[in-house]
Amino acid sequence: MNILDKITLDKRKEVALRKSLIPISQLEQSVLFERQTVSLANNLRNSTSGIIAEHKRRSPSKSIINNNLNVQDVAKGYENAGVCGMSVLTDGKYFGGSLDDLLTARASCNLPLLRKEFIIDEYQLIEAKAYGADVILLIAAILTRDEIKQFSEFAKSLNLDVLLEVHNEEELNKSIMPSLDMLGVNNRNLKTFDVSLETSKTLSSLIPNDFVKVSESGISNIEAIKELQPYGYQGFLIGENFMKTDNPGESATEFIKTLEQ
Ligand SMILES: O=P(O)(O)OC[C@@H](O)[C@@H](O)c1c[nH]c2ccccc12
Repeated sequence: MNILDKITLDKRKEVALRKSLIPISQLEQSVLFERQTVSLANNLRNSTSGIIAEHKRRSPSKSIINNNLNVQDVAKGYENAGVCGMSVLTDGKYFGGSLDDLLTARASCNLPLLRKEFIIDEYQLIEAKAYGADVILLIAAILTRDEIKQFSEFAKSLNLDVLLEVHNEEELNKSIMPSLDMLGVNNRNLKTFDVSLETSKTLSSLIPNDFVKVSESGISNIEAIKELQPYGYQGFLIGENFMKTDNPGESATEFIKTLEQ
């Protein structure tokens, strides 16, 4: 079994448990359910840098990235840096994140927040909304076309933006549909952890122009962004490069300053 299969299997158990503990009706009572969401896709369209900065404590590929930060500081730092949005890992077992991290980020900044999660059930979209997300991630590698359609349409009904993540042509072909806002190409193969920016370059021409193109993972310098921009990418999802430093907000500030020079 590859790591993605393992994560998904655990996620199904976790979601079943959560569902039995907290009914949807209770989630819907969150004041955040009434909050006006902010569109990450719009922010990216109107930005020259297009940075989406991630909060990530650890990952199965890198183990610990940074355990000494608090979400408040990271969120405020990213906002001050002028990023277009923040991604918050909410998976606990493999990434050391939580829904509480999302809630704390929500309380600390006004950026559009992406719930970075392995979504396999509509219930998780209601959670995302209740904990202050503006955007959800759908990973094509773990979903059927019917599920992508069902989840993305449901997300839109909650006023959430949808970022659909692919890693190859087959995943891309099965996923294209009008209920998506952003198409993300993950440069990291989630089954093997191999990283290559070539993945973004190869797939770019196959993504219709009505979607905002986002390149994800393994972006560690300005050169990578300059390399990807000519391929039509307007969004760049960066985690480790900022999170491995003592002050991710400051790192993002420097990064964006240099990028926009
Ligand atoms: O830390 P990096 O290499 O900059 O990557 C960030 C982000 O792209 C990565 O965390 C990610 C992309 N897709 C995912 C799906 C699940 C978990 C994590 C991810």
